[in-house]
Amino acid sequence: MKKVGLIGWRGMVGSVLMSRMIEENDFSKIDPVFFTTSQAGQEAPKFTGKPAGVLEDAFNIDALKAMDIIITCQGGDYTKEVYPKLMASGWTGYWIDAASTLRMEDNAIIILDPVNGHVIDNALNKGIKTYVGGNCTVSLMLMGLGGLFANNLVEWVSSSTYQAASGAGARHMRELLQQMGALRDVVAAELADPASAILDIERKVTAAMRADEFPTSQFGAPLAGSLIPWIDVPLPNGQSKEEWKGMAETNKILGLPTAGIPVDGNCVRIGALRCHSQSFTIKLKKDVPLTDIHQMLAAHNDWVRVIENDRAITVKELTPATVTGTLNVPVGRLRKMNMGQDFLSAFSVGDQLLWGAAEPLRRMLNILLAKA
Ligand SMILES: NC(=O)C1=CN([C@@H]2O[C@H](COP(=O)(O)OP(=O)(O)OC[C@H]3O[C@@H](n4cnc5c(N)ncnc54)[C@H](OP(=O)(O)O)[C@@H]3O)[C@@H](O)[C@H]2O)C=CC1
Ligand SMILES: N[C@@H](CC(=O)OP(=O)(O)O)C(=O)O
Repeated sequence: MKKVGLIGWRGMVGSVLMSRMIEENDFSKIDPVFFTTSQAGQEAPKFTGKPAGVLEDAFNIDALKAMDIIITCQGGDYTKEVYPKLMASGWTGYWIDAASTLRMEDNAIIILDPVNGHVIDNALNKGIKTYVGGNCTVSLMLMGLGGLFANNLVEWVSSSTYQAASGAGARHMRELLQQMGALRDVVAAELADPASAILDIERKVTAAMRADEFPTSQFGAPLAGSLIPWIDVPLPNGQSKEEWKGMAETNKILGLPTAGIPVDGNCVRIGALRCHSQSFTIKLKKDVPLTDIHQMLAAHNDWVRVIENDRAITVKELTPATVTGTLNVPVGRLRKMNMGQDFLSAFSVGDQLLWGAAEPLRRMLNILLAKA
């Protein structure tokens, strides 16, 4: 059995990965070794039901070198520090990573096998050993719209994202909920009184949101009852880095040149917990009937769900409330736009901790195990 080193397993992304690996019985196929950056020597988790020894030091290059495969969800700083040292030590195992650090390196492949299984296969045949999960909005866009890309129908895509707090990390999710609670608490008495005036309630809520004591240490701004139209650091061209990833990663995942298919838009943080939603304007290369588009989208992979452009079905099926915790990627609001028959509107929702982070990693592990 392959020795698989697991780093970052108790973090938010790592916990989702562990629960998916348990659900899919992945632990029965590997000899797991659990690493930590802070708790070396403590008892390892018993995900397999059996004792797994003690936690190894995640900075110990000799211990890491003993692994056939390493999966890390520990974050970019860890990757930056450890990956070069491990490579310099002559390690020849496979490195599977959730962090963005290595994504655009020439010797790294961005993994999303339902979309780019052929790119992964080619890379494995060439002996490439570094496999990195994609940005969550990019992976979820490609899972949803994969049928259009696979049929070479996309001239360009403009997207507006509605990204959940989880994308920023566990502490941000807590802050969002604290903000929600604080806004509710400040008008609890008025809400209990059906005769109270709604604009008085709104004024108190807005004042609370703007007050110095409102909890904003993580987001730097109110998110509950508001939104934040900026994610990640600014770039010189006016994009945020999250917006830049849209085009750079999409084309790399698809195995196209960097300038292959233009993708651009605004990335916005909203008060959802762990589902990213996206609204797309897609310029098609030609006018394709909507029924054909439905078929292409639905046939692309086992997780995409085409949602009829019907109000009742849409508000039931195409929401973070429905999709959270599932691997489904519903795509709806499909219609041709006023700009012309080759302009398609679409809206998708997906759990950013599953297809957006953990799932491509465990699937890559299984691809490697099947190949061995
Ligand atoms: N959040 C997201 O949506 C996405 C994140 N990623 C990548 O994954 C990385 C990890 O993200 P995320 O899982 O959100 O990070 P977390 O902060 O949840 O976990 C990272 C590490 O923090 C340490 N830690 C310290 N205290 C605790 C605690 N009380 N509970 C759990 N862990 C603790 C753990 O390391 P140790 O056991 O060694 O102490 C853990 O592995 C990111 O930096 C990013 O590179 C990728 C895609 C999406
Ligand atoms: N930046 C994403 C989450 C993320 O971790 O992205 P990346 O894996 O590209 O760093 C968000 O905030 O929603």
